[in-house]
Amino acid sequence: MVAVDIKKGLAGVVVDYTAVSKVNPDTNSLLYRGYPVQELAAKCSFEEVAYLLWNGELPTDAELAEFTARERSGRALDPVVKSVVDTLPTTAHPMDVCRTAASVLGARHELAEDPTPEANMKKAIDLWAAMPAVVAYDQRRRRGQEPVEPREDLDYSANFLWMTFGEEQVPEVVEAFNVSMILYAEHSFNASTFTARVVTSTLSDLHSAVTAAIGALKGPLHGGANEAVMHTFDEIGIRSEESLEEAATRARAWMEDALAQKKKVMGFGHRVYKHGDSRVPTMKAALDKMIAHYGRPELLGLYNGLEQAMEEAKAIKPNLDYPAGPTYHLMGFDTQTFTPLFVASRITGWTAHIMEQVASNSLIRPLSEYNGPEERHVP
Ligand SMILES: CC(=O)SCCNC(=O)CCNC(=O)[C@H](O)C(C)(C)COP(=O)(O)OP(=O)(O)OC[C@H]1O[C@@H](n2cnc3c(N)ncnc32)[C@H](O)[C@@H]1OP(=O)(O)O
Ligand SMILES: O=C([O-])CC(=O)C(=O)O
Repeated sequence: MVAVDIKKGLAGVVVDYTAVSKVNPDTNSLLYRGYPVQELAAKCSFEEVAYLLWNGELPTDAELAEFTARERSGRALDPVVKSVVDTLPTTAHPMDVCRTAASVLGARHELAEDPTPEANMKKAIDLWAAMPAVVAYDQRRRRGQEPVEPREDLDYSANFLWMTFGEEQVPEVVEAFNVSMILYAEHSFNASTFTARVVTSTLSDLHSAVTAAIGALKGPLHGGANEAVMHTFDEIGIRSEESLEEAATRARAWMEDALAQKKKVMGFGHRVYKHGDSRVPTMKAALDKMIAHYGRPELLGLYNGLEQAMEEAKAIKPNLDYPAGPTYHLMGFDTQTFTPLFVASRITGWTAHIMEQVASNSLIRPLSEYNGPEERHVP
């Protein structure tokens, strides 16, 4: 038998071009359409970044005004989505609710089967505008709270927090949330984006591709890691009376024990970055601000303790989900809502890739090497 070079997990395989983003693990950088993500996070709104990902250029003032008006007019919770979500048990994972909502929104969209660039752009903007209401409503219904209507006088991030908590948040919190949305928006051919491109490559529709991508994002090796990070913190135990140093000591011991048992600790490691995730310093700075704002140094202790023990034992660095998880926790999101927040952001990147795939399509269909039984016959 001729040995076949199997590319398990497609690791290291370049399958296509993309102009949406560039992940460079050597320089530890990430560019969206050429712009460093750190600059975008410091200077732009999430709306501007969404526009950039879809159109290739940052908007002019007039373009931004028109674009934000479109987003604001699409924020209301779709009544059919609401009634479908209401039939789902509150034991269903919020990611299942997101996936179902994306599917329902697709089935109800007047351009569902229209693959033209104009229709796909409209569907992308509509889905992006609609998802915060779904995420916010789902968290509220689990808490037995009434839904909160969107506010057109607030930007995307402020309105998302408003619909979730029914209270306006202070600018520092809105800013940290905006940063997280920008950092989560896009990351080249990650598993969920690749899933979206595979579905698109069969000439299926945009909502089908996003629905499949949500399924791929749910797993803890991908987007589900931000939720899993919080489970780790909970397992170690969050003790508000504890000092930073005490919390760090307990976290270190927990990590040493986990690694001795050969456990994978979510929030660490990355398929592409091997010297640290380009987005972590920016997200960590946002987390530091939230820790100071909410006065919760013990969370920094847990964060530092786990990171240091992992560095010493295996030199594996945190990925974006590591600082994002505790940031969302401090803001008041339920742990199971963390990955839906990632969905709300990544709709921008997924749909930018879907449109790129449509524009230059080739059916994605790799080969496999058969290693089952030799040919045999039914007696
Ligand atoms: C936004 C995002 O999606 S970022 C990714 C979020 N995912 C996570 O945080 C899940 C935890 N991390 C992981 O499982 C991995 O690092 C992945 C899946 C992200 C990338 O993995 P791969 O590139 O396939 O590397 P692989 O899983 O083979 O790991 C290589 C080695 O590092 C170890 N390793 C990698 N990540 C971790 C981790 N988080 N905890 C413990 N060990 C780890 C592996 O056990 C393996 O060790 P070995 O060679 O002794 O067997
Ligand atoms: O690129 C990846 O494999 C995962 C990731 O960080 C992301 O999707 O943001």
